[in-house]
Amino acid sequence: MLVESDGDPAARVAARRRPVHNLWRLRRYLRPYVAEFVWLLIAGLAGTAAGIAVPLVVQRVVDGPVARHDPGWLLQLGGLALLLGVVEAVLIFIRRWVQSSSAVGMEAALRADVYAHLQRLPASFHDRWQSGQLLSRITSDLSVIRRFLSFGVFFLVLNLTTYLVVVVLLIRLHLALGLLVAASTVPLLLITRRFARHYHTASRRMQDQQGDVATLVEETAQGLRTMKAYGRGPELAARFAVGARTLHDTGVGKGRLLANTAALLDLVPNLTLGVVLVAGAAAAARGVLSLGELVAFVSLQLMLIWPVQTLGWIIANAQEAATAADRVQEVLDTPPQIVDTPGALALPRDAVHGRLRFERVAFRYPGATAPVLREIDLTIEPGETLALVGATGCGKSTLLSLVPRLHEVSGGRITLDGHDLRDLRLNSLRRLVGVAFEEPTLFSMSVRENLTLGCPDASDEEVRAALALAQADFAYDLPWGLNTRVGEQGLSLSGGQRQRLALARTVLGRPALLVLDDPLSALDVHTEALVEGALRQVLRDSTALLVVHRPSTIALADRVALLDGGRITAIGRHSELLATVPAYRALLAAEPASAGPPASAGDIGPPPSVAPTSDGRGLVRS
Ligand SMILES: Nc1ncnc2c1ncn2[C@@H]1O[C@H](COP(=O)(O)OP(=O)(O)OP(=O)(O)O)[C@@H](O)[C@H]1O
Repeated sequence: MLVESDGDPAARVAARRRPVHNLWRLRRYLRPYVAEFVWLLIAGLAGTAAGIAVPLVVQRVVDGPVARHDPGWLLQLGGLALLLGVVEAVLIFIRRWVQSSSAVGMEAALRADVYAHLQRLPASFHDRWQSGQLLSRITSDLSVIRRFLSFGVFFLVLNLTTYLVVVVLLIRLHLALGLLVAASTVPLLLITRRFARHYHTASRRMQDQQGDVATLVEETAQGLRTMKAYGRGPELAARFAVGARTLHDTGVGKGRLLANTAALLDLVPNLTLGVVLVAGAAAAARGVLSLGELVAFVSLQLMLIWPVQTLGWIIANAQEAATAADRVQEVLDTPPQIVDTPGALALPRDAVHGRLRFERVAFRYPGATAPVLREIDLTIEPGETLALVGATGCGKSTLLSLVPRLHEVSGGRITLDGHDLRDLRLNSLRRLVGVAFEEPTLFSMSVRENLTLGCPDASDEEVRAALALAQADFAYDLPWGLNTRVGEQGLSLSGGQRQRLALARTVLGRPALLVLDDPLSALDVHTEALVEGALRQVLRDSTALLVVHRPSTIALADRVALLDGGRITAIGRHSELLATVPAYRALLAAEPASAGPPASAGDIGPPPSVAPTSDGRGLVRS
């Protein structure tokens, strides 16, 4: 069942599902370490056995050499007790040494899988999920799971075994007192059951709130400039304080729950110990129990205090791990919807002509009531450049995102040279399509790595050509040239520089199809003219779909399509639309640069005489 939680509390309620089952599902990450785990357990159990043997040796010492005032065996028994102590210490050391490496290995493998899965999930998933929630799942939740799978499970097995063995030994030493100790398990079970129930709810709440705080921090870090510019620091600080306070309160509540339970778990064995001491002393006085047996009984019983005390911690750890597993599985269980179909094709670049066709394409965002795009019929011929214009929010970027299949069409189909895009391999399609988004994202890596993101094998010459084409030669003048590491989102560069680098990245490898979202928006007039000239060259070789806002950029296009109300309402040459489509004229008139209509595209072609055609090639008016 697909359950999604995007940080919205209502969604989280739905997402609370089968935490223990989800934890169990992670057992495969333990598989490579099974042998190690078995050895660990053997070392742990042997260490515990050595520990348990000490009181039994002491019993022999008290009832033998001490009771009989005969030091004959004292040295041997004392030496044996000492040896057992040393063996126990060595085994504990070996266990801890082995434990740390396997634990980290498991966490790393799980983290790699979650990360890889996040990469496969579609844009719509990332639209809905808060990044802080994902961040907390891949960091703190995985650490919690690691702690449990490595330490929690181990101590659970070790402590339960110790408890059972010691109780059996106690019953064998003295039936009535032993049964009394065994009976004290009942209140322990009741206490732990109640604790587990309450702690589970608190853990889930706290882990979700950690995600909320991570989201707040991430948003603040990303929007630092805007926030400072608007003087919104205090408001955001107050919002953060509320989130942090809520997290703090949940943490305190959780801590108190654990403290109360730990106190009760302490009380039960200590009360039992008191009763045993009194009843045992009376039994020893009556001669029913030897002094050595009483000492051994009490020493063994003392060995139960640690496993019982740690029970609260282990259950808390198990609950946290179970909720963490639940949260991680929410991500892992989300199927990547945009995947290769069986038998998907890989088209070689040279075999692609670049005829892009939208056939009655419709698109609706998941969860939205109305479609953003409907009945889009559009054909872009090989080598042609089509500009998409429309009012803000009408769906231009959405339409572009359908080409590299960042979103999947909800109806109709898009074809490239007659192949439905869904029949092409995703990596092949994405190599054929060069995309530049409105917001040029650069990653925290070198300029070269940023440039070759989609084309890792690009040669220095190809990189140089792409940079020249995008008028981005400034990259060579950066302090370490192309090896200069640009900050997160390229913050150390200007908007125009980032846009030009993003453009160079897009044209690198000469993609068959170019999909550009307002490629000249962040450029000054001088650079715009240079980039426009360069773009004109690139566009000559590729089929291109451009979103443009400014009439000056429309000059790059052979034809223009007007998107209105989710439909293509007019398509044709700029001059034709300008002369015949009032909505187009009005739209351009609203643009700041509309005073001077472009010379090239605007002045070409006759007035509207082109009749509408079914394939969208002619002039279509609504
Ligand atoms: N991830 C999303 N989930 C849900 N709705 C979205 C999402 N992205 C965009 N929308 C909605 O889809 C509509 C079209 O958005 P889109 O970004 O495609 O418009 P646009 O024409 O490119 O706008 P602009 O010119 O301002 O860039 C808008 O109403 C927007 O609110």
